[in-house]
Amino acid sequence: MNRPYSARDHLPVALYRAADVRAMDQQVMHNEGISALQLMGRAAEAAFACLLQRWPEARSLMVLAGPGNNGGDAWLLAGLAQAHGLDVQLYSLGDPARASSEAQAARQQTLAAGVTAGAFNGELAADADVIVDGLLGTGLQGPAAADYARLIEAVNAHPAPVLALDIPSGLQADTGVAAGAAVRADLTVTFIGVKRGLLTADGPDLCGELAFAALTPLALAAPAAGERISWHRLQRSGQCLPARRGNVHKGDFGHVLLVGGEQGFGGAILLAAEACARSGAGLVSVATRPQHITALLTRCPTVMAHAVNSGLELQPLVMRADVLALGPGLGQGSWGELLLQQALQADQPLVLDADALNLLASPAWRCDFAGRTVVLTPHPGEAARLLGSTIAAVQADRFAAALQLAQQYQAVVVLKGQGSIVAEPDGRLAVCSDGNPGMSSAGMGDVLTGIVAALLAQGMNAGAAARYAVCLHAAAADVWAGQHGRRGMLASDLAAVVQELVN
Ligand SMILES: NC(=O)C1=CN([C@@H]2O[C@H](COP(=O)(O)OP(=O)(O)OC[C@H]3O[C@@H](n4cnc5c(N)ncnc54)[C@H](O)[C@@H]3O)[C@@H](O)[C@H]2O)[C@H](O)CC1
Ligand SMILES: [K+]
Repeated sequence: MNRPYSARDHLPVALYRAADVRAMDQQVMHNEGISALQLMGRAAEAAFACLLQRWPEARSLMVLAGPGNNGGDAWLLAGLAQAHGLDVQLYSLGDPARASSEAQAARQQTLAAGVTAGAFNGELAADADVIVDGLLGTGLQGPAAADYARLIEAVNAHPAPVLALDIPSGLQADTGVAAGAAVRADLTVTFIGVKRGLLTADGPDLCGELAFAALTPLALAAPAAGERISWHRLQRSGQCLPARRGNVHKGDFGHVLLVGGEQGFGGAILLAAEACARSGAGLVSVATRPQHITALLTRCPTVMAHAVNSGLELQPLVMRADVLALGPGLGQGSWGELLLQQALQADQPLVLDADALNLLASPAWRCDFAGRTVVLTPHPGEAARLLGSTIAAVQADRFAAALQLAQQYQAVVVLKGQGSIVAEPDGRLAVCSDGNPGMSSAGMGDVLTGIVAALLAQGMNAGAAARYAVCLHAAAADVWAGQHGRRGMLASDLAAVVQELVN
């Protein structure tokens, strides 16, 4: 089953930092012998075309122009719209005298074309079919200043839909964080290169639909700061599970041992076991507390369930497994510690999640996994504990946090959350553009753990297994949300969809 495109599958794969896009701006101007004003004109034309395509009935625009080149784009778009017969109201903010020469030229050119500009006095005119946000782009430094924040709040309170030029104003391009007020756009048209922050943290919510305009036919050589991954892209690029041949044996698809399910947390290990089996692992064993065995076997009869009470009892099970996965409902008590200790002493590929990560975070467990195939799957809270930091610091730069963890533990790290990030010790970064807020419900992480383990058991390396699992998990959630809605989506809904997608 090939799930149809997700909303961002039309976007390029390469993701950039704002500074690299600015360098590419210069490269385009040099390669094509054009001025910044001309390049801004291309941006304005591209954005205006997207506006007319998305809102063909639009007759009146409210254009907000900041003092920089983002504002320059807005001024030129205002001129285009007026020439196209639309009514245009333009509010400019910031000191034009401090604007770049090209932004000033854009402003002069548009004023000369008869567009009138007003200053924002706290109220926005009520009648506008679309608002164009050209206040702040890649030049944003820190939270939007107070006068910008007031205007941004007024935009967000206005009934008209919003088209953001390049970046929703107030959103930090490299991290996807809105440190202060930020425009909530319905459509964002980003230019030259996709800024990586648009796909993670606050980016997806604030961008709305995301369109990309290259503004140049030339290939641009700039160091990418990450790659966009998605289920559809993995399928198209052949990074998927090999088709199942006839003469195979269940042992060919690996034996996973899942460990967890402390007293009262049986559901977590059950979710992981079902997802693992549904993702194609050949054999799934579960080591858990005795009281969960019945429920486990009822839900997943093919799973081999073992009651274990000590690391010693776990050892023979570890010996028989190809891949170990610990964490779902493991608890942080002595039972969990003994089992984690046993797993750390082994050398099979290993997935650590939830309480296994919380235990690993304490100084007594300090270790790294150099030379071993290991995938850690923290949410921001677990990542903060592992880094000895705070959730706010992790979320302030998710890329840096994921990369720091990957290098600290010499393991592949999946930093979960909106726009999950897969980081590898060699610096490779990927951001998943699938998924939806319905995934922020209990047990979703347990399902991901089971999927990662199953893919390792089927022969994928840690990076490929992590990228594939993240996209498969998110795509299953998108399929479910498309059929049943996001609210009330349960982790247990996903296993069956996962199985459909992997076939
Ligand atoms: N470079 C090019 O040829 C092209 C650029 N494009 C557009 O230009 C912007 C980047 O323009 P830049 O002038 O560098 O920055 P901004 O317009 O984003 O804003 C700078 C402007 O804003 C002020 N400012 C910065 N931080 C804050 C803040 N926290 N609060 C208030 N004001 C702030 C700063 O002082 C400057 O005056 C890019 O995004 C594109 O939209 C073209 O699209 C392509 C060619
Ligand atoms: K903007």
